Amino acid sequence: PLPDRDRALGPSHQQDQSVYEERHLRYISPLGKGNFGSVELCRYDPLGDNTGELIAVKKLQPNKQSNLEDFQKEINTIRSLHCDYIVKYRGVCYSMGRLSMSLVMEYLPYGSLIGYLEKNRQLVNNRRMLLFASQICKGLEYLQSMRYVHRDLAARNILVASDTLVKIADFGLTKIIPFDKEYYRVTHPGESPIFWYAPESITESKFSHKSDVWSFGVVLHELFSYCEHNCNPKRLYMQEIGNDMQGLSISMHLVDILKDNWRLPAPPLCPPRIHSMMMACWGYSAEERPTFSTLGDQIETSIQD
Ligand SMILES: N#CCCn1cc(-c2nc(Nc3ccc(C4CCNCC4)cc3)nc3c2CCN3)cn1
Repeated sequence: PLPDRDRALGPSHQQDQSVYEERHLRYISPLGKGNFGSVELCRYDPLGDNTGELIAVKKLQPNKQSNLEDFQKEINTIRSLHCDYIVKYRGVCYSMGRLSMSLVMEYLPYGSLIGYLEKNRQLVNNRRMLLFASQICKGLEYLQSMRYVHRDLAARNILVASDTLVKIADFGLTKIIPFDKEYYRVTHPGESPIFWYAPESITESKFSHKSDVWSFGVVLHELFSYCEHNCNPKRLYMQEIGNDMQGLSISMHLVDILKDNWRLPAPPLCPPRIHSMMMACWGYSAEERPTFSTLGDQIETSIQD
């Protein structure tokens, strides 16, 4: 536990806090579910006078098959990331006795992009959408520079810090590309978000920066669909695949229609340039897809116009 002199530190030191004592954590409300755990809003209130900071605390789901090792990898990943467009690590909280630990992160008051767009649809015009897209793209460019592949890019994992700032979150599935390879092969696909996956991720469990580019294209589709429920990717794909699930699994049907060059339809009122960017991200073979820096430039150009 922190020595007494550290307890009354000013706000600046609080930011550098890296070990949070469970006894000063005040649970407030649930925020959501991520990979391997649930996230709660807490106030860290060592002075006990409700002046402490609000934080987002991700607890390891003890009953889930996920283990402490995966959680520790997620913590190490987010701790190593320093980027304005990636949710910030604050520290860890060890729960004595229960041998478990929690990940403490900055609290983003507006929640996930899905809820935000549904609630603030009239507030968000194309320019604002393009600003969010360019921020996500910059966050992904940074991740790529650190040789990380996110593997779970989706609007549900993009959080809104303010009306003009979004951040990438949930690094539970993130992997580091080995230095001598271009991709990461997953052994345990687990519960895969296949409707955000590139074809090679579905058929060969191969993940690379280019598979993150494919998923970024699906996030663009969600953005410009305002995350409307009746045009979410899973619903649109399932409509196309049809409900005749004869034999072949859903993922094989999905890969078949992608091979036949079927793609998610342009969202209503989506600017043609953005639709062509999505289509580029959805090149069947990985090398056809653009890089995040090319996408970033194209988005910047669209914002200037
Ligand atoms: N990503 C991912 C999947 C896991 N996950 C992460 C968070 C998370 N949420 C927030 N903030 C947050 C969340 C929801 C609301 C409301 C929305 C309306 N309804 C009531 C709740 C408000 C603010 N801040 C965070 C995090 C992680 C780091 N900082 C939530 N789920």
